Amino acid sequence: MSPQVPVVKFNNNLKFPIIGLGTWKSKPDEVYQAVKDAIDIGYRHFDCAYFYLNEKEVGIAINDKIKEGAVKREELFITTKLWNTDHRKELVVPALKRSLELLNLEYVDLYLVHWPMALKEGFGLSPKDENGKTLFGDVSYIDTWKGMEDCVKLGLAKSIGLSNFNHKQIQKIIDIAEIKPVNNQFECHPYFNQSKLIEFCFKHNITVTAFGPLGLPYRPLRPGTTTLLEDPILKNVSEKYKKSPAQILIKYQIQRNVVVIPKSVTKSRISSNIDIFDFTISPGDMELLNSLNKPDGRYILLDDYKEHPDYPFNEEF
Ligand SMILES: NC(=O)C1=CN([C@@H]2O[C@H](COP(=O)(O)OP(=O)(O)OC[C@H]3O[C@@H](n4cnc5c(N)ncnc54)[C@H](OP(=O)(O)O)[C@@H]3O)[C@@H](O)[C@H]2O)C=CC1
Ligand SMILES: O=C1CO[C@H](CO)[C@@H](O)[C@@H]1O
Repeated sequence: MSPQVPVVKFNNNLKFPIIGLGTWKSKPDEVYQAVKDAIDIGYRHFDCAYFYLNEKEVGIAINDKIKEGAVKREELFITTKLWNTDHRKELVVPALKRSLELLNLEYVDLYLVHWPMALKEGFGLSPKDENGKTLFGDVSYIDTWKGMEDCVKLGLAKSIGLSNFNHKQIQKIIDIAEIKPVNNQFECHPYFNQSKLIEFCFKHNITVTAFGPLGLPYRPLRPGTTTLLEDPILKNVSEKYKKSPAQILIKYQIQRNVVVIPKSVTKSRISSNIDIFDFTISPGDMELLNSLNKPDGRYILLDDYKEHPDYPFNEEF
């Protein structure tokens, strides 16, 4: 039976299922089956991006399931993201239309600015000079936000938000927004628990989505470290609740009222990752998980962008 997934409410009253399926690194042939399996299992929220180069296959899977009568469009919550080379205000609506065409949908539920940093337009997704240096753009994210607002006005996005913005950048958007951001998506797991940024977002009525909630286990390991999934303290908590380490990490976010988007293309994991509504982590064990936080716990650092004037990670949060 499909689990009943709780929802988080946006400041515009849209309901956001608290768990969704991530799709970064899901190969096009794998993601088609993964999305169909996820819908059968009970997922209603899918996290996509133009940058992931698999929106087309996600869209085919969604539309096949709708045609089959397994689910209705209005029961689904689809997020996608504006890539950094499309930050100029005039490019935002066309970029969303391109994603919608790939997804074969009339609207998305949430459209996010993927990063605050613009890249030079017209030279592919990762523009570089002849020495391999990333080519930055000079569009301010304030201008980009005006294009995002146009997406809502045209009915192409039900809501709009941010990703990888620090608190000062969020504040700048809040200060000029006609349509306020409803969400900020950023890296978040017990090794980098982001408590200050979460507190800031909640104070401003902005929901939070945790990416990399399993600690991005595919990343190259730093010498002398293990993956978060293999952390001995997490393993103890997992044994105590008779739930897998991944299930503990997902429930940890949900208990903080943080939306969580674990990625998997493995049916058994897609299923177990949402089988988390039959237990509660005690306040003491939530604290224990919080205590795993490390100053260098962030893994998605985007080294190539460090000299960009809008690089978000020079601020504490
Ligand atoms: N806004 C942004 O800038 C970013 C957004 N994201 C979004 O967040 C999503 C999630 O983050 P992501 O980087 O994928 O990392 P995750 O922390 O979700 O880890 C995904 C990895 O964990 C494996 N996995 C899944 N379930 C389990 C399990 N139960 N036990 C053990 N291993 C498991 C997956 O393998 P397998 O698939 O083989 O099962 C995959 O290799 C992305 O897919 C994307 O949608 C991610 C990065 C940046
Ligand atoms: O979602 C994402 C996946 O990873 C990329 C890094 O290579 C990021 O740019 C992006 O945020």
